Amino acid sequence: MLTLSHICKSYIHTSNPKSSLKVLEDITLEIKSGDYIAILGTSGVGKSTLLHIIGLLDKPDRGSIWLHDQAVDTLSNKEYTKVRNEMIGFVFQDFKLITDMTVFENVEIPLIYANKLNKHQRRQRIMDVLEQLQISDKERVFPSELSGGQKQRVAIARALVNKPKLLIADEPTGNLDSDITHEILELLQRLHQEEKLTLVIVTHDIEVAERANKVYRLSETGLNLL
Ligand SMILES: Nc1ncnc2c1ncn2[C@@H]1O[C@H](COP(=O)(O)OP(=O)(O)OP(=O)(O)O)[C@@H](O)[C@H]1O
Repeated sequence: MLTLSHICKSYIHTSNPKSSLKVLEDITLEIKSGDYIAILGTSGVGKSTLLHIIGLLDKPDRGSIWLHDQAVDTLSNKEYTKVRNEMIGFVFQDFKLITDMTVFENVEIPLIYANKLNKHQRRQRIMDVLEQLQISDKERVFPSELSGGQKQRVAIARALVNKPKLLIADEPTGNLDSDITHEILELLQRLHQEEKLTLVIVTHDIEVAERANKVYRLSETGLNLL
C-alpha cells in the first residue's frame, strides 16, 4: 500500500541555523493493506516525525515514498493533498478537536474539504460514522462537554468519515485512563478486522503493541521489527 524507502529527515535548529538535528536516517518500511503496525521508541527518537512522513503531512529530505507503484514525489501538490485527504485518516493524543464547533461540525470538516457530497449526503455519512462509534447522541454537543474517551471517539469519527484506507494514530490512548484505553483499542481492532482498515499506531502502551500484528522499535540505530 505505502512504502518508505531509505528515508532521512533532519530539522534545522532555529537558534543555530547552521547546525541541524538528524532525526531519521535510512528508514525503510513497507505498509501492506490490512496491516496493524505499532511503532515503539523512547521519547524524542523521531516517532511523530516518522508518522508525519507516513501520513504525507511532511516530506523527507531524502528517500522516496511509494503509494502502490507510484512514487509520491511525482505527484503535483494538488494530487498529493488529494491522496492524503482521501486515503489517510489521522488521530492524535490530544484529539485536536475544534472547540467552538459541535461534534457534528468537527466530523464534517474532512467532508467539506473533500467536496464530494452534498449537505444531505454529508449528514447521512456523519450520522452513520457517529452511530458506528456510539456517539450519535452527542451530535450537537461541544468538545468541552465530552469525556476524554468521547473526545477520542469523535476524533476517530472525523478520521474515518472520508473512508480512508489507512488510519494513522499518534499515541491515541496517551491521555486516556486504562478502561477507556481498552475501549478505544477494542474499537480500533474492530475497525481493523471488520472494515479491513490498515492501522499504524505510535505508542508507549504495551496493550497496543500486543494487539498489533507487526511491532517496530525506532531507535538511533533505525527502525527494527521486533
Ligand atoms: N519542527 C521541528 N523543528 C525542530 N526540531 C523538531 C521539530 N519537530 C521535532 N523536532 C525534534 O526532533 C526530535 C524528534 O521529535 P519527535 O516528535 O518526532 O519525537 P517522538 O519520538 O515522537 O517523541 P515523543 O515520544 O516525546 O512524542 C526531537 O528532538 C524534537 O525536539
